[in-house]
Amino acid sequence: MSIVAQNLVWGVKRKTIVSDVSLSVAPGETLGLIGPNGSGKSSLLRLLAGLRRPQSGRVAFNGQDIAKLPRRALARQCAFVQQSAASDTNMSVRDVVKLGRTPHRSALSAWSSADEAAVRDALTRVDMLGHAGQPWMTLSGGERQRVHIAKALAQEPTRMILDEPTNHLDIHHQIEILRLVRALEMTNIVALHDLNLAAMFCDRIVVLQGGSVHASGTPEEVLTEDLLQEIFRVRARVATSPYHGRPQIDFLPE
Ligand SMILES: Nc1ncnc2c1ncn2[C@@H]1O[C@H](COP(=O)(O)OP(=O)(O)OP(=O)(O)O)[C@@H](O)[C@H]1O
Repeated sequence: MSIVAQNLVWGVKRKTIVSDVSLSVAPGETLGLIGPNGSGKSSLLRLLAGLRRPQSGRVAFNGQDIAKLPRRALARQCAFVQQSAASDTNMSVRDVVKLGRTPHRSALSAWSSADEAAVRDALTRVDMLGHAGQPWMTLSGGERQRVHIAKALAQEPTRMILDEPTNHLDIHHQIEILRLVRALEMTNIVALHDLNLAAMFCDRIVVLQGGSVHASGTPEEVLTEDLLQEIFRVRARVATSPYHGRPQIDFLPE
């Protein structure tokens, strides 16, 4: 269930957007990806999920180059939850989540009780079972986000790559979703803007700046006052939380 990226490069025209990025995520680990707006997080996540081919470098799942994996096999191994993904206007919540089962089913196979159980379980985990029959279009932003996470869970992958999954969520659901992601026996890469949540829920953190890895390590190693000043241009104080033992960041007024 490992994810290893070696020397990934991607860009458009003459602009390099992901510049020689290498990282590795051990089985069961949750890696946080942080960095300022435009630092290349979403672009990198798309390469890691196999949705985009790098210009050079490679991504391997358990040592296997994902460029050589058929799309269905890739989808069984890795679910991607993208920022504000859209779904077909006429679909119900249940139908959106059912799409997550596609990589497990052949064109002719009937909808099985295992498929039904996976969809129900996924909706329950994100607290959306009560909305199963509702048209997707009528959901609030946070509810849509949770349904897209349910779709990824219904896919029953061994890896999840999530691009700002807590965007739009109230604080209760932000914490619930990250707790859920962390508790899953999966290998996860999650882009986050909230540094305190990254500190609480990630085993390790990679900091991107200008498309390159600026730092990586445990939250304690990475989230230093100097780094916050240099990369995020904020003055902050970092202490160890007496409640969860992870770094706790206080941002200072100017
Ligand atoms: N297809 C594209 N064509 C041109 N420029 C692009 C393309 N995709 C991304 N970029 C540029 O690459 C840079 C990185 O974008 P990306 O979305 O990966 O950043 P990000 O770190 O996810 O940003 P944010 O935190 O704002 O979501 C940005 O400057 C963006 O404008």
